[in-house]
Amino acid sequence: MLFSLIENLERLDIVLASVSPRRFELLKQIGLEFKVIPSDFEEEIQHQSSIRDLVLHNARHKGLFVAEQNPKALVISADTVVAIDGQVLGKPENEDDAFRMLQLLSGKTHQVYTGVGLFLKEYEGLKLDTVCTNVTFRPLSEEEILAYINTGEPFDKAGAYGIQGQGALLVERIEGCYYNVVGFPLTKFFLMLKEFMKHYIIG
Ligand SMILES: Cc1cn([C@H]2C[C@H](O)[C@@H](COP(=O)(O)OP(=O)(O)OP(=O)(O)O)O2)c(=O)[nH]c1=O
Repeated sequence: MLFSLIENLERLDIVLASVSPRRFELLKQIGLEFKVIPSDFEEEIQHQSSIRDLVLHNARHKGLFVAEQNPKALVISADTVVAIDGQVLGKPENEDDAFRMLQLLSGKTHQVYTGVGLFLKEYEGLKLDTVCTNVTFRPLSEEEILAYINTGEPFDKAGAYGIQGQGALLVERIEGCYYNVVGFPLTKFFLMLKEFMKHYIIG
């Protein structure tokens, strides 16, 4: 397992501060042992100074909330949004909102941003970073958009689609990390964790 190469990691309890089933599955896929403690932080969707700052802000506060209560644990957080022409798309509120989002994305390239946070409160440890992937949708007919909404997939997902599900059929190409689109950029996370753990000698 690649995590065995990271010194001291086995000494820490690892906590995922997220209710996202995708993040849970992705961290399982790479062999990490962790538990889930949801964060009560209400994420924002309004712009900070940039979209990167927005996902960093949300990842920071989601993680801090859980880190405060679990100071000895390594806490992991993330936040994903979709952006098109400078407009941020979070999760759709209802069917009309999902329709509006999918129409905006149809036939165009958009960006998926994820902010990732690592926290070790006991040592005042904090690391944050972002990843961006370009995703291009093929042109979609109204009929296709409605049929896709009927699958129920859009409702808990930023931008109203899931590339890992039937939403795969909407996508023409992607440029960058696939796992970032699903909600957790695995390679970036591994590199961040390696760097983060260099600073701590856990007794
Ligand atoms: C674009 C896209 C997003 N998503 C999902 C990933 C995230 O779960 C969700 C974005 O919402 P987030 O607010 O990032 O995460 P969440 O509310 O699901 O979980 P938590 O706040 O507890 O961490 O959209 C997909 O599953 N597939 C996709 O293709």
